[in-house]
Amino acid sequence: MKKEELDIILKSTNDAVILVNPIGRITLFNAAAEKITGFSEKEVIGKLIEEVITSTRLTYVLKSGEAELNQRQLLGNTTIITSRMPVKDEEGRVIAAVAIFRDITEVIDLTHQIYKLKEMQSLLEGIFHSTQDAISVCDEKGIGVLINPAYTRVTGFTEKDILGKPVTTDIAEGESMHLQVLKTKQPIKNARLKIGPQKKDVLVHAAPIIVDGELKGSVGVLHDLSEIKKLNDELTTAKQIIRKLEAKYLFEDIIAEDEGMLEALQKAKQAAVTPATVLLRGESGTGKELFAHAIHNLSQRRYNQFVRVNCPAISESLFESEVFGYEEGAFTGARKGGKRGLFEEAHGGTIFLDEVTEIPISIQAKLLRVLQEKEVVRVGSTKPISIDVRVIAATNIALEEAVKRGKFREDLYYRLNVIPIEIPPLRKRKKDLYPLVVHLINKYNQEYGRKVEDISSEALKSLEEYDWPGNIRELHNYIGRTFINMKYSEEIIEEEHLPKFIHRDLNFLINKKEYEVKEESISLKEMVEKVEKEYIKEVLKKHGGNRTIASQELKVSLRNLYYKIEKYQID
Ligand SMILES: Nc1ncnc2c1ncn2[C@@H]1O[C@H](COP(=O)(O)OP(=O)(O)OP(=O)(O)O)[C@@H](O)[C@H]1O
Repeated sequence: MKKEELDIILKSTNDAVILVNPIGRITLFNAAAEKITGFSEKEVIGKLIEEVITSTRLTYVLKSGEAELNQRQLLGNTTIITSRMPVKDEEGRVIAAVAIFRDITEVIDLTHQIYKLKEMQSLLEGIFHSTQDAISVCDEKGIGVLINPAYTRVTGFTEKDILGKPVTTDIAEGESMHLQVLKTKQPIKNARLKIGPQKKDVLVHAAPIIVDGELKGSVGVLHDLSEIKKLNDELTTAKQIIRKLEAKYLFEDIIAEDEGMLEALQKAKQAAVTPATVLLRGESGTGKELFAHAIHNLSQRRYNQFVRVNCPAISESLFESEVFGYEEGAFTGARKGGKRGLFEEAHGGTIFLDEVTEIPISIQAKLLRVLQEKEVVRVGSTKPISIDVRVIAATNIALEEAVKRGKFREDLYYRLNVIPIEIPPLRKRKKDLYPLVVHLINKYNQEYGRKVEDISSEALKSLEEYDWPGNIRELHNYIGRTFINMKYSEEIIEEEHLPKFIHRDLNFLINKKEYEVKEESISLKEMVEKVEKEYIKEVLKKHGGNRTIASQELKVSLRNLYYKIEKYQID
């Protein structure tokens, strides 16, 4: 090797090289040695090696003639890895020694960086392979270099079809976004293309890959529009189902043959298409909620919310904040950010105020204001919020009576009584009894997998003789209990299957062992509460859980009954 060639190697290598003559004077000191030691070549040439590097063992190599390879050593603050070798003449005499070393921290740094890069590569590969978005990458010449499994799923093209081929290969209709990106070096968003043999509709984002300012290629992400459409359709269906769950009945679901009932239906249908407030009047279980659903579902508001407010179920202290909402910090325990009230929830739709007479008198003025001004003011706020809500109210007691007793504001009564619809009780529409029984037979057949076909005329006559204070709801429960009395093979409801109309009595309590006087003492209050709980449970059971009828039978206010149910934790 010529001296010039050797010089070039020594200058350009990252390894430090120091050469000493037989007496230990430095004869060669390359650029890398300058960098690691901090000395310049000029300063050290001709000097003894010990004067420059105190800890060197190069003089020992000169003496021993033996090499020391890959030794770790501290040079100032730098850890180096060094090899020292003797240079011998043909007769084996040591004529020089050379030390070759490098900064080990650089090696560690490099290893660490390689590790980090590998980690990043695995992470990116993981994302690339698992994402549902189709990704394709091309080089700077517009040749495909990378696709992921989602790309194959969406387009139908495999690596064989794409890699090494021009990026236009996959396009059925439209221009290649990759080529545009390569031309302009600018990203593109939301371009529509048709891809693959099936001309799949896709949405494309593409961006240039630039490394150290140099264009290296383009990466494209494709979203399958048919999938987005499918998800959208599913969402719409789900919304429709939810709406149906909220207001599931239509006028077609209301069974009616009786003239009074048909008249009520006609009036409700006419009212449905207007924005007017409707007041549904009728005893408990006559179908007021059914009417409210049907009115909502025939109105222009049918695609918006139907919100039922079960007025007696909301305690007086919570009523205002539940119905009108509240601002953050309105009271202790108020939710952060406040809360929308039920009126706001119903915006654009219908609010159904069930058992409207149970609205606490203290709240009625505020409700009146909401109905008049069409705006709500949340608790703890002064800012009115406009609302567009159709109101349907229902009552099972004569509102006029409640007004007379001072329980209901007269002005609110007039506000609600715009279109009153009277739903007759079942005892006054016996004509409906048979079609209702047939409807319920079909319903229970489906629910219990039975094959009951009809009711005998004698059995029907018995039902007609009864007054049905709980109306259709009571009939509903009654037919359910009738089914239990029938053998699986029996197809006609006969008189013998009909359950006794329950008498209110206390036998069920007296027979219970629990009420016997026992050894341990129990206070009268505790015993009275026990009996009270049992009796309430029994009456509720009798009326299929209907609290309104149960409260009438128990002769307590509905609100009081709600309180006791809560107190005794009755399901
Ligand atoms: N005409 C009808 N046709 C079919 N089912 C009916 C009819 N009327 C009522 N029902 C059924 O009877 C039950 C009670 O009806 P709904 O809850 O609408 O009565 P309500 O008058 O609102 O009672 P409450 O005043 O106790 O709230 C429901 O299961 C309903 O589906």
